[in-house]
Amino acid sequence: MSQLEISTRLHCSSAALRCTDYHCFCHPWKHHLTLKKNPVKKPQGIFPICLTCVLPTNGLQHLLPCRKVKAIYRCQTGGLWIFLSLLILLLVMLQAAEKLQPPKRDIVFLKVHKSASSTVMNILFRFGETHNLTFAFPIGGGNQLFYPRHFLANFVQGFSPWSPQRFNILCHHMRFLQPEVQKVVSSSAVYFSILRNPVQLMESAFVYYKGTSAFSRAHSLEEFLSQPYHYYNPTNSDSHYAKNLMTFDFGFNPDGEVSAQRVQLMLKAIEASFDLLLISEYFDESMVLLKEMLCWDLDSVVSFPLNIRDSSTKSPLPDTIVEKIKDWNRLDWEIYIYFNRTFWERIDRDIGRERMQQEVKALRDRQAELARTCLQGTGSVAPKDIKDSSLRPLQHGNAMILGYNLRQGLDKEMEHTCRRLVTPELQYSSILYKKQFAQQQPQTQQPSPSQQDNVLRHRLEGTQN
Ligand SMILES: Nc1ncnc2c1ncn2[C@@H]1O[C@H](COP(=O)(O)OS(=O)(=O)O)[C@@H](OP(=O)(O)O)[C@H]1O
Repeated sequence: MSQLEISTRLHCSSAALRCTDYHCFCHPWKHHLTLKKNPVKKPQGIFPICLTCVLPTNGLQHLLPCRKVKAIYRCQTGGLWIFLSLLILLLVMLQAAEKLQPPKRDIVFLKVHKSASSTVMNILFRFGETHNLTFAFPIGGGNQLFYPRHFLANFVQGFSPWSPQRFNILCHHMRFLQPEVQKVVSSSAVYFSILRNPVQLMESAFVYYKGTSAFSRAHSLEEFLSQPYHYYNPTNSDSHYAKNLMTFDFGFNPDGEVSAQRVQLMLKAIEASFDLLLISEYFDESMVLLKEMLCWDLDSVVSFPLNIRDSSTKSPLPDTIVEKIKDWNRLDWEIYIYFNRTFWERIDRDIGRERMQQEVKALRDRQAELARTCLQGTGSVAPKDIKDSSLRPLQHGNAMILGYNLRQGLDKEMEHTCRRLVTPELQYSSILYKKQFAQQQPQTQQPSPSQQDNVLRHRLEGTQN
């Protein structure tokens, strides 16, 4: 029996229907071949099996009426063929099973300051609200988990060492300390954070935290960097805003010595604790990676940029200043360049640049569509122009933080969706806090200093101090 490759040689008697309209499925255990009309989408997965199927060239294929949707022919038999078919079938099933994983709901997000973290937090707030998840709120419903202290489980409202209750999402500002974080979330929680180029991060922090001890006396960032130790005193309780802010938020000592060994230890410790590090310069790519890791859909990671500054409070940085900022924030710089590299490696490994481009485009298209539906005007506006006071973001330091106006006349459901997209962090957190603790009186007591002391002994030796 001579052989014929089904995909290329099958001849049709009717010119109106092309043979490529069909694909075949070879039943390995029945040793026959089934022809099926292709769906509109090009079949994938199963199709390669067909290429290895063969037809007898006894003239039958010439007689195949194209209108016939199903035709059965003999396949070439053989153990190898059966084995390969089963293997491919198994792989296809595994692939499908992976795609069917439920969305992840237990999440720790380290909200690193000045790194687009409020925009990410808004995404988590919306997902949590939609899916009725619980948040690890600071006691009393504040905005930060007793930052800048290292995180303690008993900073969280409702936490008790004797109760099995765990919270789905932990995402308020904190100084990371993993052994304590682990007490308030499920052991299967996904950990992620976001980083920003330390140069832009410091420029942003200088304006936003202008009132802090290190920055208040310097007229400009240039002036501060010309003699930083004139302004910066590491013993001041607010000094962390001025040096290696990311390093500090990850729980390490921002004034630590910068040796190769120390940097390695720090990077490895971060890598061991976090499943994913996003990069705010590539925010959309970050959201695609995030949705893949969390098994969320595209709509769950759409956002409008929040906590953004008006350009009048941004200053361009000459090259000399850029170099000084990198030097001054050497630990942050090491974190950033390392995880920027692993970020792209991960994209290449898990998604590929081509698919990433398609996903980013889909995300941007969806965001543009939502902006047209939800927003009045073309985008963000100055705080004085925000008509609804509940949508006005907190103003801080010398920064002018922009917000949004909603379009009028939206139907109820759309109004809710749009409103949540532009609700600033403090207002949204307060809404969710009230919902979660609707039945209870808010607690206001602070954790005792002795409880904190105990935990500080857990710091990672050699890397955090
Ligand atoms: N989507 C997106 N992409 C890129 N950058 C973004 C995005 N959303 C917010 N931002 C910028 O992030 C800065 C605010 O960061 P945070 O929200 O982390 O600040 S805060 O620590 O919570 O106050 C702030 O930076 P500056 O404007 O330079 O201050 C925002 O403009």
